[in-house]
Amino acid sequence: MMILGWKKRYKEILNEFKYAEKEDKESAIILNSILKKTNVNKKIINLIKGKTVLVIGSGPSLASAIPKLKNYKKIVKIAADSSIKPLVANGIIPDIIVTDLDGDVKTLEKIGKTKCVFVVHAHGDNIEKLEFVKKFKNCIGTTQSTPFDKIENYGGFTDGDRGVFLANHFQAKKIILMGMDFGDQIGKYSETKRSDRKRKLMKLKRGESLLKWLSSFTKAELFTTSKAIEGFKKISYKELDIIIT
Ligand SMILES: Nc1ncnc2c1ncn2[C@@H]1O[C@H](COP(=O)(O)OP(=O)(O)OP(=O)(O)O)[C@@H](O)[C@H]1O
Ligand SMILES: Nc1nc2c(c(=O)[nH]1)N=C(CO)CN2
Ligand SMILES: [Mg+2]
Repeated sequence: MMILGWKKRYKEILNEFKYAEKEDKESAIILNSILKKTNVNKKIINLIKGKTVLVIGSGPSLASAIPKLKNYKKIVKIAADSSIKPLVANGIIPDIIVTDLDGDVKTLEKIGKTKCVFVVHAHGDNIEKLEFVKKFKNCIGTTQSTPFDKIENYGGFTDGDRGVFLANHFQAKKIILMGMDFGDQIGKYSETKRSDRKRKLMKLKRGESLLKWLSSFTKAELFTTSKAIEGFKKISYKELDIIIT
């Protein structure tokens, strides 16, 4: 089942970025054919339902978030794509990774067979990367088009905001953003080529607006330690310590 109102937003994304829905669908069909039937959904429910979860992105505040994250060993961490390289390098293994497979391949390979759950997004521009999911022990697939068979659509666009939509879908009690500084500065850990910067900023804008939309209907309490974002309560790291303990 798709989140109410997603179709309209997806059409806007197709128009803005000139993506072809047909290609998104083709990609999802390929991912579906590679994935095995699993009980990974149950694992995600156990990790998220009724819990406080952190969603970690690659914005500028990721650098200051890393020392804090080292202390939060038991809190569920949902990490977006390119944030996993600095996280893993600092000994922080996320519980869930949301990726369209354009992050650091070596890091993905390193933790592919751990208990980490991979939520892999198939879209028209990553078809040639989908084979990589064979390296993951725990993996589910998503699409931004219509879900079917093993392929889900929880809503969201960029890896980071899809992490928040995932946490909403699986009924997290509290969702706290770290390194999610939507705005006009691309974080240094984000693997964005110079030539892709303009498009990346457009993607971040779209991600931010989707999170504002989510804040209008989610039952989860929303917080951010990153740059202020409408609908999320801005908290300091000190306040985060209190919320988490
Ligand atoms: N200022 C920021 N710079 C970079 N990433 C940010 C920023 N603020 C939030 N994020 C989140 O961090 C996530 C991870 O960054 P990453 O560069 O891996 O993006 P991505 O979604 O994989 O983008 P794409 O696949 O289009 O290149 C983004 O999806 C985004 O939601
Ligand atoms: N077709 C298509 N869809 C996407 C793309 C992309 O590059 N192409 N990038 C995304 C996250 O950054 C999410 N969705
Ligand atoms: Mg990505």
